[in-house]
Amino acid sequence: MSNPKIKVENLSKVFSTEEVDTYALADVSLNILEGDYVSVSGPSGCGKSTLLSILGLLDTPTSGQYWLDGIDVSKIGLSQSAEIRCEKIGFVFQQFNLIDELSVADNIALPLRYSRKKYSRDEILARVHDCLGKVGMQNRAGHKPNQLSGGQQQRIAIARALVAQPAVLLVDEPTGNLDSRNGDAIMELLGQLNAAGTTICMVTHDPRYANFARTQINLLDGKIQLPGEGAHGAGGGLQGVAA
Ligand SMILES: Nc1ncnc2c1ncn2[C@@H]1O[C@H](COP(=O)(O)OP(=O)(O)OP(=O)(O)O)[C@@H](O)[C@H]1O
Repeated sequence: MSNPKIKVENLSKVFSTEEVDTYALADVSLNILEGDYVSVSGPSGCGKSTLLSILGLLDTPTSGQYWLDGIDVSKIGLSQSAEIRCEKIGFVFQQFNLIDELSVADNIALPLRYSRKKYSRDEILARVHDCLGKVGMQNRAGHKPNQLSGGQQQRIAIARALVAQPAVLLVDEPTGNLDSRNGDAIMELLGQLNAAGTTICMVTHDPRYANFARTQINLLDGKIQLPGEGAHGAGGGLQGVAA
């Protein structure tokens, strides 16, 4: 582990209405180093999805700074952020979001076909094959997603997230649609991918799965809880009445 793949400083996100400002994130600073595996946990509403959306360039912070793979992405425009997102971020969601009309191989190839970089047919085939191998699904390339189990579909979604060789894999409740046996298998797979060098940041509400990560972050009321801090130690009261 060496370079920060993700570095955020004093990140805040405020959702404002006429009546109230909600601090979904308040002064969050963190580094995710190359090769790290970070879990983000905490109670419902603590800011986990907001943090992952900002890290994934799907949303922008209200204030603070964010460097993704060394690039200052705090103040970039929408089109540049879409480009950087495609190149640097692999997403895995609770829903597998596969396209039923396409084969497994074509689903995995999608990020390469939509990339601004031009990939040759041979390179796409090689990368798809490599990613199928990484998730143990080499013998399913020609299947359609609806011919696969939920656990297998999540493996394909992970392969698709890896195919553009992103700087970071952002994973949101990857076991949410799976029974515990398949959920455990997906967690094993993420552990193997990390051992092979993939940098992972995963949101999970399940403490058992948070334990798979090397670094565990707990959020409470939009703030990172330091080790030993109790429910009252992280400075609650984050809902302020707008002026
Ligand atoms: N678009 C929005 N407008 C207003 N408030 C929002 C919006 N999105 C999130 N919030 C608020 O920000 C806070 C953090 O929400 P977030 O969805 O990040 O929490 P979470 O930890 O992911 O919750 P869960 O585990 O239930 O998914 C919550 O208080 C939520 O109500």
